[in-house]
Amino acid sequence: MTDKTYVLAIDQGTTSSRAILFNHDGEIVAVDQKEHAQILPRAGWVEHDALEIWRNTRDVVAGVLSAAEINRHEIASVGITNQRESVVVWDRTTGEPVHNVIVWQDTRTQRICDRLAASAPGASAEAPDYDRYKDRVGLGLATYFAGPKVAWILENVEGARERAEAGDLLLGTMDTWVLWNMTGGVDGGVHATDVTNASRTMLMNIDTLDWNPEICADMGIPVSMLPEIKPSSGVFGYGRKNGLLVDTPISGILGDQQAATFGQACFEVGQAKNTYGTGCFMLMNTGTTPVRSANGLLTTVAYQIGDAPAVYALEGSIAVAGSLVQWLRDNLGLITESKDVEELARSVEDNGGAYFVPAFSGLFAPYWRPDARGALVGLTRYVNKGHIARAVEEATAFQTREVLEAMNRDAAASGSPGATLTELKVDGGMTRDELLMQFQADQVGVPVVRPQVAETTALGAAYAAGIAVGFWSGTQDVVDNWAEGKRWLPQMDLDERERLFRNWKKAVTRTLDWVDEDVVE
Ligand SMILES: Nc1ncnc2c1ncn2[C@@H]1O[C@H](COP(=O)(O)OP(=O)(O)O)[C@@H](O)[C@H]1O
Ligand SMILES: O=P(O)(O)OC[C@H](O)CO
Repeated sequence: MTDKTYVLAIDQGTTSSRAILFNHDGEIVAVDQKEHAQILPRAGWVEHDALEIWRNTRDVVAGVLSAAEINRHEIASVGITNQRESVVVWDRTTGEPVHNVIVWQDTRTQRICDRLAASAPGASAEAPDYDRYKDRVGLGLATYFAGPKVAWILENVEGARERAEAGDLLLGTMDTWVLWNMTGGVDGGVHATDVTNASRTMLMNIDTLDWNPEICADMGIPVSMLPEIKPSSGVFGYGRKNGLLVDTPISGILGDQQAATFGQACFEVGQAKNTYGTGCFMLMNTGTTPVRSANGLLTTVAYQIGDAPAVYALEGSIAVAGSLVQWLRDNLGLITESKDVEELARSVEDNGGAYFVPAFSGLFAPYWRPDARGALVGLTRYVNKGHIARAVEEATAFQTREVLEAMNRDAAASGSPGATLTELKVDGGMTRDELLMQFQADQVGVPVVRPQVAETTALGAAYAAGIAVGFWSGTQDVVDNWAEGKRWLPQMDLDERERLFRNWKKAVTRTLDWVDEDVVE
């Protein structure tokens, strides 16, 4: 135990950066948040300005300290959590990015993935092997992951490959970018990442937790660009001179979905959470051995505390969830705020036969179909905007059910003790939508449980950082502080539940094989 009062979490998310101050009971004391621009240069491309993200991070740290009227002396440590897979490449001597951040949703690397799949041993363009690295890294080749995004930058930004080979460039996921800047940037910034973020690059061996030089070579990525891989909970570095957090330890880093898993206290094998944010991500703790999925899920690192063995998870990643609500708001103008979707959906009894498959970036888990594109099907003259709002909400619940069923199948096959989920812990912005949560319980057929502190992502990063410096004694504190907020029980008639799900599956088939050849470059 230290004499400090708070732990600070920085949550560098897809749409905004937040700083949240927690007390010893894991309660929120103050929050500051700032959105950054979504740069969409062409269909399928999504970028962020890394310098804007760093500016916003500094601003929200200043904002939260000012809101709480405290200074760094009261902060035991800082945890960082982040949108995963999004990656930036920058010059180590100037700190200038050579290109915007390429965001996890961006699909420009499809051709690079196709090329790597076609050149796998024994494969060809006609018989590509998208799983060529799966045994080593736990992931199939997909535009989602960071490695191919770095390959794209090195292949497309003039002079980048030469500068990378000369050792002048560094790469990092957003945790690494924030950490490097917070710890001094060009003046000795720490270039490191944690095992959870590294497990999303396709470049880290999932068993040894080391970078894999052969895969780096296949993608043309010099190993000199890579950050050091460290445990999630442990000291990474200290706040830079002249910064507001000078000398404050930065002692926790977790990718945001892993942080939510930690904050939801999923420390036992078989425990799982589902986070409903921009996308939707379900992670199930599978213990200290990685479990390979036969059902379209990812094998990923859940967390590693100090020198203890890493704990793994199976993950079902859904690319579009809350962002479909935003699309309804921003692209169709059917609502003015995200929260209005619930009222609009409640204006009708049911979906009126409409199903919305939001395959905006292709379909992620459990399908992994880059050739899919979004579809709104089942339309008749009867369908109105209320039905469309319902179809938007139901899309997230149906996708979650598909992922959960895949997870149960994988867990059962692995002989894991928690083979079938008996309840689903949920969090994230979209869980404020009670209609969705009820429909979710109806679809998965088990209780859906939301904790009192819904900011589990930031909380998880705070816990990882606090445990490393003795502010909390260990994961039991996380378990003790976790408290149930609200529970939804399945109510729907079984036949109706299955009828809806069958229609959803049919709707999914209508989105496949849409893109013959993705337009890139
Ligand atoms: N009351 C609500 N009903 C439905 N969706 C909501 C509601 N509030 C927020 N959302 C959606 O949740 C997402 C924001 O959740 P959040 O957890 O902050 O996401 P992220 O961390 O991905 O930025 C947005 O996409 C938004 O559209
Ligand atoms: O920023 P979020 O909450 O949408 O999370 C993004 C995920 O980490 C992408 O894998």
